[in-house]
Amino acid sequence: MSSAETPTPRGPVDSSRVPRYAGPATYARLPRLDEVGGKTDVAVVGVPFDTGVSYRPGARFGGNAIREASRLLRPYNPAQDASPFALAQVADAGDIAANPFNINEAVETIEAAADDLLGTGARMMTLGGDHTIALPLLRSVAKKHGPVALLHFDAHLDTWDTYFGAEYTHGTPFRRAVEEGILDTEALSHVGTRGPLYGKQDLTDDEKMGFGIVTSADVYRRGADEVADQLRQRIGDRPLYISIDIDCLDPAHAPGTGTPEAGGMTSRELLEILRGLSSCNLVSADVVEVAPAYDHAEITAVAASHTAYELTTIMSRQIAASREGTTA
Ligand SMILES: N=C(N)NCCCC(=O)O
Ligand SMILES: [Zn+2]
Ligand SMILES: [Zn+2]
Repeated sequence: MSSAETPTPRGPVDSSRVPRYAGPATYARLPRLDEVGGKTDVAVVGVPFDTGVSYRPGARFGGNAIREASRLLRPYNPAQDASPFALAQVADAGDIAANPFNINEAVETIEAAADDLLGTGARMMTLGGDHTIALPLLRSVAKKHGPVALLHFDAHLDTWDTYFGAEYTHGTPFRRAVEEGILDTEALSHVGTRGPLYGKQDLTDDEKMGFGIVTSADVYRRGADEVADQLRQRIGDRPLYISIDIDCLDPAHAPGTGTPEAGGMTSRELLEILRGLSSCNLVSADVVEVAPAYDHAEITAVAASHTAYELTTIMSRQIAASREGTTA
């Protein structure tokens, strides 16, 4: 579609007319999907599901906490020199209703809902929920794009096998994804990894699956720019999925999460790495594991809302560039 035929995206509620704190929260005060005719370039969608957690529960409330904390986001992103909600239509698609008492059924429901959204041509910016939800999201993305590159920000590997016999949990999505052949094993990276493991074998298994690791300490020592350069080279122009467990951040920057680990990245480091990936072909992304019951002063939810903002900006830039036939 040429730019002349592209309708002007409907943006957020104008905060010079309606105070930011008024009205029900959508992500960044964007229109709901039904307010833009059921079709959007980027769909922000909540998945209030946390039956897959191994420690503190509560991430089922993460999506709405992120929406509340996103009221203060403004329309121009200077760090990426872009107005994400003007370059492309971004809308809040509401929540996927998943069965909290049956993980297998929930995983199927999430995959089917993602199929529907991606089938409309939208990219997904998903707000979790616990990390279990990354598996059905990746399945759906891979149906559309084939095996995708994965950039996984997390304190944890999430490539463990089972918990209490359960295959679908927040500690296992990426092992399942590798087993299912839905990831491009030439381009898999964890970023922000740290903390105690069950044994050294965890790392051996993870490496065999094809993952490279940039630890939290590596980010501190080498700096965000160098890390982003390295990741960009590994990813190239492959279709990319970014999954961000908010516990990649230090508990000082993200206390509101279920399995906190000391010694994490700062929110500045995370945002800077993402900005360094603005030219990547980001097909969809998630931000998961925000558990507001353990949060204070919306520290975690604000960090997550800004994280989703950078991800949305990358997608909007891509969409606008491909519409114009240029590169982002
Ligand atoms: N995905 C998150 N947040 N945590 C996974 C931790 C699993 C474990 O403690 O074995
Ligand atoms: Zn984690
Ligand atoms: Zn995780």
